[in-house]
Amino acid sequence: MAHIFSLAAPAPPAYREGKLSGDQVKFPDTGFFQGFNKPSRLEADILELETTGSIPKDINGTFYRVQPDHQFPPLFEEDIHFNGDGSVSAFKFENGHVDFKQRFVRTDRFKAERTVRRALVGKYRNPYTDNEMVKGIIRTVSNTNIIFWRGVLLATKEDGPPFAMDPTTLETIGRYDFDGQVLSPTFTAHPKFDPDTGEMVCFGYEAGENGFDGSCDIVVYTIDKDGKKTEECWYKAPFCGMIHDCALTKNYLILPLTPIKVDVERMRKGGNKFAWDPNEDQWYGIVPRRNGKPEDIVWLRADNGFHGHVAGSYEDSNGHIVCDLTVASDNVFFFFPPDSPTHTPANHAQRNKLISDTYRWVFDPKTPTNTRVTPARIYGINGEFSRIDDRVLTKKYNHFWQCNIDPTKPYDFQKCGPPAGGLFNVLGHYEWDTGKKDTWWAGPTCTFQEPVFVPKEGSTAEGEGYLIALLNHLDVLRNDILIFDAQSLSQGPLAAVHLPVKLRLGLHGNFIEKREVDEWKERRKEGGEVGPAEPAKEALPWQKRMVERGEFKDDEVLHKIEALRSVFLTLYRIRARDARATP
Ligand SMILES: C=Cc1ccc(O)c(OC)c1
Ligand SMILES: [Fe+2]
Repeated sequence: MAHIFSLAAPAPPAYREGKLSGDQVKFPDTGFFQGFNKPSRLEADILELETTGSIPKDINGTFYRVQPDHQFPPLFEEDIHFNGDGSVSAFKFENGHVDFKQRFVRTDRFKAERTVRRALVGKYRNPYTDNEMVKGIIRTVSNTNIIFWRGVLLATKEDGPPFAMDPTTLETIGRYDFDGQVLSPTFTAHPKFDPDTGEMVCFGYEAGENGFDGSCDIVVYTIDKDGKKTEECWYKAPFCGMIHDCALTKNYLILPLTPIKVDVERMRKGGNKFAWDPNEDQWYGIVPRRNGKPEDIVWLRADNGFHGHVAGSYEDSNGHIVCDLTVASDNVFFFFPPDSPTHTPANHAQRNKLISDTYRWVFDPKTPTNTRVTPARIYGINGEFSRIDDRVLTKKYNHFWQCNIDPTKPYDFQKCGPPAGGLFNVLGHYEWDTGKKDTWWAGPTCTFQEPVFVPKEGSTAEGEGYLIALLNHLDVLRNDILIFDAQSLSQGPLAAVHLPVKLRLGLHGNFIEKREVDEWKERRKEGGEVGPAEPAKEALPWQKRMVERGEFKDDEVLHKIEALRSVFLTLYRIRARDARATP
């Protein structure tokens, strides 16, 4: 008997020659869109999540995190997870109760695509693969980090500007340019916050012209605690490679440049944004935090490796920079293989051989540029997504936490398939001073997402508090949140929060105290001390230049799509103004 869903005629393929075709709404039948990686697209509110054990009553605040989740089937069948629309989850902890909220970030791209109910933007950071209709649009999906800055959430991705959201409602306020002060085409997903000064130090790479021209320009900004930009300096990188995270000390910002490279020619041909270069060094750019000049950047280099995330960083008593981060032994981004047919871990077995240890580098900032360096210490663990007690950022610290891979533990491949997002089956707590390894294994059907550290109310001691992490149930396609005593993970979770649904594999998150959200709400109210956060009022300089050069060749199409007009409104205004100015 035919299956109940059998059609009168066989369904045509949703993708032809790798491109979306026809009118079915169907995601690709590839690893990035199957099993635990299946798109969710859920926007929801759940009051009073189910729990096991008692949630510590002194956790009062919200755990925000962001995940990529394609709103529509991608234009290209081979699309990757990192190209999915940013979807922000908020877990509000209050007096032992937990509420859930999840919303997409309404980026310009999201709004444009929603208007036409299909994907218009093409491959990851490759505008040459876009539908003509969205030429000149800000393409970012804001899917990598969600940070709290002066009363707003900023959803960030390193290929574009941040988008601001309301921390309570998760409504998108709009593109955020720090009241017109930050106009670079790109902005890091990992700004750093100085706990002593309240400053935000941030940067953009591939920041020249339009943010997709393979430029070696890096811009570094400091925004002070009152929201005023106090530093801006432009530097040059030795090549256009990825600078994903950064490390902050009292006097320096360190920029790890990973040997995964942009090639605009490859992009023009419709190829990948990045290619791994197994013959290139890993580099560290060191810049001063105050009064930096373009020539001040010092580049240090070491043997090839793939940078993960930074744990802590500080200056020691010799004025040397201690910089701790994970560095993997091979190309973590298997979806960006080398141009030449050299080795890149292609299948799961090969990828599981990849080791990502935690490295301690000690840099003398007075070293001549281009000097080769070697690590000072290697911890002897395999993991990623390191976190610290953020109150000790820029200071000598002891504790860090991360997701770990323990391949000696059993994994139920039969029930779970390949471990989506990597086999992070262990959560670890480590101490530099003692070399301690305090770990907890999640079992054969579970993996972790990035944890956050929550300081214990009333305690200022480093590392005294809780560790909160999302648990993936790869067998039953559901998530929990586990809450640990941050300094004794091995005793197991204190409590668990259960979601009735599956989240997606997210990137980063942060815990914000209720007190802080409430204080800023007061300041940001209409007529308050600071007033409501304002979205960007003008197009970015690169967009204005495109209009000036008359590069919107398919202008007519844009005019036909009513709602798309609102996305391009600013650009139209500029064009109209320019037209009036031309005699
Ligand atoms: C984990 C790193 C990373 C780097 C670049 C990205 O665009 C990204 O998107 C989610 C993630
Ligand atoms: Fe990151």
